[in-house]
Amino acid sequence: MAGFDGGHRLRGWDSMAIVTAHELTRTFRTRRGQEVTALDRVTFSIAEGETVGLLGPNGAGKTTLARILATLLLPTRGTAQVAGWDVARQAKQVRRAVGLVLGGERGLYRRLTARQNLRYWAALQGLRRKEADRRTDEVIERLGLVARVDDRVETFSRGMVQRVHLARALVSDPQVLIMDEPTNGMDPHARAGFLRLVRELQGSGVTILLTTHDMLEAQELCARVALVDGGRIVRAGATEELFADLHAPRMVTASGVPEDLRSRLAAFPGVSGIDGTDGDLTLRVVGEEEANQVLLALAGAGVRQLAMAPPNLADVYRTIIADREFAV
Ligand SMILES: Nc1ncnc2c1ncn2[C@@H]1O[C@H](COP(=O)(O)OP(=O)(O)OP(=O)(O)O)[C@@H](O)[C@H]1O
Repeated sequence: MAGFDGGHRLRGWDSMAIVTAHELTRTFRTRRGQEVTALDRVTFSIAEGETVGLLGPNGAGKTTLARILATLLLPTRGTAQVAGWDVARQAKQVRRAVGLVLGGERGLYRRLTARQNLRYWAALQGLRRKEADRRTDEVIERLGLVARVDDRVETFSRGMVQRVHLARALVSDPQVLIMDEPTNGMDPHARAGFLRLVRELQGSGVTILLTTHDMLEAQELCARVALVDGGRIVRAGATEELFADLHAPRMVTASGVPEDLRSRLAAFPGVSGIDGTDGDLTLRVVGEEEANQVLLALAGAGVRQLAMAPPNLADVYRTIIADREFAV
């Protein structure tokens, strides 16, 4: 199993890990000469084929970590490897293994067409002309860019720009995709389309590290998340584990519940609250199995209008990351 710990020791190391970081630290010196620790002894590993979400407030260190893994930035201390290559000493090999997807305008030439951007990138990645053309055509097709591929990127909507970003990352057929807020600023349709593409990629076995502020997106795509704050991983694990550890409830809603069943349900394991009147109930239930038992009891009593909402990663986030809305 790949694993994270609170920050210092390497835990759960195994040969299946495709991304590893050990005590990874990055400091910056500001113009005023102050030292800022953007990443502070971060240790983790990601197993091949996994999608891991990196969550945390502004300035937590997510982009710094993404940039180090993509070799755009050197660590100050500590080490990281991608596909067995060291990000500091074997940057060239790491670059071949990694595709970086940024949000917004960063990293694309707006005056060039999508195809020109992709070919240029393929050449930078060291692909031969024929191979570059073949891969470019392949990703254009795969990402639904055919109709606009010879238009300049500056004429594209945000959603299209993000597709070009993804296409660019995929041209070299990377083992690991690092996505830094890839859906930032996209409208709901563009976002849904983009996430569909990411899910297809997951099906093809690529490993993904995703930074995002969108908890629904993280919940939808990532079986495992790491919460970062002040340059440290403050909590990490499978989302289901976090829900269980933090007693995050599932919400079961039901209509037409007989009164006697309501009082019986109140005593069910995991049931932490029941709201509603006249048989229209909302039950908070902690634990997947416990919620299933509640559903079974309701269905067994002939209740047909039933629904269950999973726990919410946003609640987990708010529990772990302190509110600093008014912090200066
Ligand atoms: N080039 C730099 N020079 C000085 N400080 C920097 C530099 N890059 C990042 N930092 C600082 O490092 C810290 C971490 O920044 P980083 O961009 O990694 O955070 P983030 O989690 O990606 O934030 P956001 O969610 O806003 O993108 C911040 O305090 C930031 O100001």
